Amino acid sequence: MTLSQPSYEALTEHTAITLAKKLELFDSNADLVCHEIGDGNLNMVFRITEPAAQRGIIIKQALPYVRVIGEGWPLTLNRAVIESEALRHFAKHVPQFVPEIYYTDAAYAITVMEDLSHLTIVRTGLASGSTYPLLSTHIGEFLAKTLFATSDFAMGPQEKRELALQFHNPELCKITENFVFTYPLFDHETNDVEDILRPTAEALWNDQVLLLEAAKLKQTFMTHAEALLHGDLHTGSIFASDEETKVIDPEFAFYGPIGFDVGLFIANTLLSALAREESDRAALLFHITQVWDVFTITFSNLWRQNNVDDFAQVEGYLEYQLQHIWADAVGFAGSEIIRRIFGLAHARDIEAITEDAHRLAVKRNAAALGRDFIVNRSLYESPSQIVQALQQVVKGASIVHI
Ligand SMILES: Nc1ncnc2c1ncn2[C@@H]1O[C@H](COP(=O)(O)OP(=O)(O)O)[C@@H](O)[C@H]1O
Ligand SMILES: CSC[C@H]1O[C@H](OP(=O)(O)O)[C@H](O)[C@@H]1O
Repeated sequence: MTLSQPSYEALTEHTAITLAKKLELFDSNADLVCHEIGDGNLNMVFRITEPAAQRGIIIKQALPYVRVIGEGWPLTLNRAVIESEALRHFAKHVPQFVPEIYYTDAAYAITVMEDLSHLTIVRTGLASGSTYPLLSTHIGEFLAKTLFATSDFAMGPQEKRELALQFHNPELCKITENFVFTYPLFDHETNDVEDILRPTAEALWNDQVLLLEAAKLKQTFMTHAEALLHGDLHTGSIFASDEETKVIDPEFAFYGPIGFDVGLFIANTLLSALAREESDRAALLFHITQVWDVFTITFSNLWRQNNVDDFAQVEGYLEYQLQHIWADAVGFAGSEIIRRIFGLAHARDIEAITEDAHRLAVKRNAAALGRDFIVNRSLYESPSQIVQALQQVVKGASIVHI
């Protein structure tokens, strides 16, 4: 491959090594090994290691189409630039929670970054029994710091609008608008519904109360440019160990509603909790309450110290903002749960449940929670009520809001 002429070429394991040497990330005579390790829906990820030196790097490359679908579904290469820029932006506020970026090439849609292979993708780790005790403390801090810093409250509206222009991301937003907010709520050809669960899905598709509230959430996603979001903060976008947490894959970054990032983390943690036996759930239910507690404490401190809005000190304004972020987060969590059960991209930890009766029960319970989060989001005053709803549903009871 050549990097001198700016025309796109998909990397192979061989040309990825050539690139790594050309960028002088390794000695020219180093013995390197490369494997394509991408397991996401969209991109290629090459891990290049120098076994003798026990070090490695990651080269992520966007394809000009959606990887899981193929060339029939073209997709902008600019997502690689968005991802690199978002990671660099997050690093200004929370360098401890993102991989270091070594190199970006817009024409080749390439991001070269720190190899995080000493950590585990959280969805995978949670499915095999890990609990990551610091996960929600770290993610709560990541969310509060990145979202506050890019909001009107920290930047003022002028500067914020300029940053929002840099993260204009219509093609990736369209994927979310379709595959999270729309198709799973209708009998769409891209959905993936187990035959035996069709009546459950059909009940949702015919539920006018649900559809109205789902429409309002989609509209909020499309129009509320509150802060620079990660945009796809599910547990497959987080690496962790018991001590460390790193957020990857912000190619869906754009200016949107703060509650979306919060809601996606809660939804995917809740799905992992549902997939576990009851006796192993407590550590994950803790993450649902802790992420919001850490978010509110950190966001409130930043508000008090760094808010440039003339109305910042008006009594009740911070509480109003937190209340609406929370209600949005609950609703978005509901949308994410329903799409991970009936949409195109399922939760791998739930799909991995081999016993049919157990997997179907988890999916039915998730669907009931997802519906209630969307329809009754204003009745959930705190994360403990999410935990209560989960406990009611797994016991086979109706969700009661006291
Ligand atoms: N910095 C990294 N270090 C080690 N592995 C990585 C890194 N980034 C991605 N990966 C691996 O590649 C996989 C896909 O990466 P991801 O960014 O989620 O791709 P996609 O955008 O296609 O979803 C991850 O699940 C992980 O296994
Ligand atoms: C047709 S794309 C579906 C889905 O894939 C993305 O996830 P990831 O990049 O982590 O593989 C995103 O969640 C999209 O909604």
